[in-house]
Amino acid sequence: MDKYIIQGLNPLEGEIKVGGSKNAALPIIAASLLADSGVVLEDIPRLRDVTNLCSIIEEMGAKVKRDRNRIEIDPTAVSKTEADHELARKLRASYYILGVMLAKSGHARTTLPGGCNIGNRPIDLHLKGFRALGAEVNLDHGVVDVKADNLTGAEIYLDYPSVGATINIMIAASRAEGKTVIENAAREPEIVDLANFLTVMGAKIKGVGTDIIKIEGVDEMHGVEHRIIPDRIEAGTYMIASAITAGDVFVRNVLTEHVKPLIAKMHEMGITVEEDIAGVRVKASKNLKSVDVKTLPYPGFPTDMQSQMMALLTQTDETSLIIETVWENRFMHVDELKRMGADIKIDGHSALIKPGRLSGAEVRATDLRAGAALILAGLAAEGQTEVKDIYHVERGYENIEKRLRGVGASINKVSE
Ligand SMILES: CC(=O)N[C@H]1[C@@H](OP(=O)(O)OP(=O)(O)OC[C@H]2O[C@@H](n3ccc(=O)[nH]c3=O)[C@H](O)[C@@H]2O)O[C@H](CO)[C@@H](O)[C@@H]1O
Ligand SMILES: C=C(OP(=O)(O)O)C(=O)O
Repeated sequence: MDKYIIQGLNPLEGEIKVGGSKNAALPIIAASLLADSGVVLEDIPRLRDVTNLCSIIEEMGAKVKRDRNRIEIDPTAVSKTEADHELARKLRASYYILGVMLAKSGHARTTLPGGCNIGNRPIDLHLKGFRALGAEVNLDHGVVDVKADNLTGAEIYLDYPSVGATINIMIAASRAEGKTVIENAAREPEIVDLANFLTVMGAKIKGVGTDIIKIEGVDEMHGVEHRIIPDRIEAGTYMIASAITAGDVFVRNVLTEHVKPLIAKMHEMGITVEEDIAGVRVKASKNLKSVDVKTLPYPGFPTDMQSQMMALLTQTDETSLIIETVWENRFMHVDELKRMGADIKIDGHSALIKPGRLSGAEVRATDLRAGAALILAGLAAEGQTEVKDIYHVERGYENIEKRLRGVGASINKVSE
């Protein structure tokens, strides 16, 4: 088992380049199966989730060629409509196979997906969408089976703007007969990137980025080349790495529009954030003001930045409050941060963070962003921090230790 060893208190300086977005790359890789010829994807991050999804589609018959951050997918020989259950359990995004294969072949089957253990993660809204499009849906002993002779456009209202449900329904509807309207749709940038990709392939989609998406089904989709958008959560994590060490780091390859909620909070905290066409420069002193944060669907403050923000809020002048509204079990990093000396109290969906010095300790990444928060805390702690169970971190960050070392952090990956 690998772990990270971090020696804290080095102010970070220099430049870090952010890679392509995990949560945009995954649905786009899955949706490539809809093309009638080859697809080329650039800026695909080299992550465990990507490797597992590629293995799933290869096992279904796709030919996949990976060369660094480029992937070529030839979906013409895809014959299976079922995703390998062992692999599908390793990531959340395996459930996009449902929408894709339902649209392509009228049948799809997979086990309930994996992903971070951050709360109850039902897929009822995905299934409601498939049913509305005319599919027969069976969920039995954790295995989902969806089938339809024909998919027909429908009006679908989502009770919550779910990212995954919006994506799955948008993909299925892109090949349905007639028009589909998704109301209360999620507005995340990753959904916009997927819609742009599908549109170049031949889909007819309007309204992405708003809460009403309209899709006119088409019969054919062709192979295209597409570059994945930069990862806004990876960018935010490195922005916090600079701030938490009172550093001065230029984070390159950031669409600043996508990190506005974090930039706004950083301004409130007294951190200097200079926005540039190529990225953001984050420069901080040791005197940070406390702030309150509430996670919300985009364009609100992202839940995927909550744990990293909590690490930063341990280093302010007064008590801060975080309210987590998206996932009911996303405070698992709190006990680990406490091992490092943090003073945090949880009350239901709220966490009260009192400022104080952090000191190095042995901690465990309980999920992907929890792991990122512990690395950040380690950078600000006195002494040595060991972060274990880093396979969670590797689901979402490509070479995080190398990137942080490049700006002066003392962090090494070692095998236990
Ligand atoms: C692979 C990927 O892109 N993962 C992201 C995606 O997860 P994911 O797509 O799973 O998250 P959703 O937006 O679907 O979930 C948000 C909320 O909706 C609820 N819900 C969801 C679906 C459903 O059918 N029924 C239901 O009740 C969930 O329990 C949760 O409370 O968006 C989350 C919210 O920004 C992020 O934290 C994840 O990093
Ligand atoms: C929760 C996350 O991922 P997943 O939905 O893949 O578990 C995340 O990226 O923070």
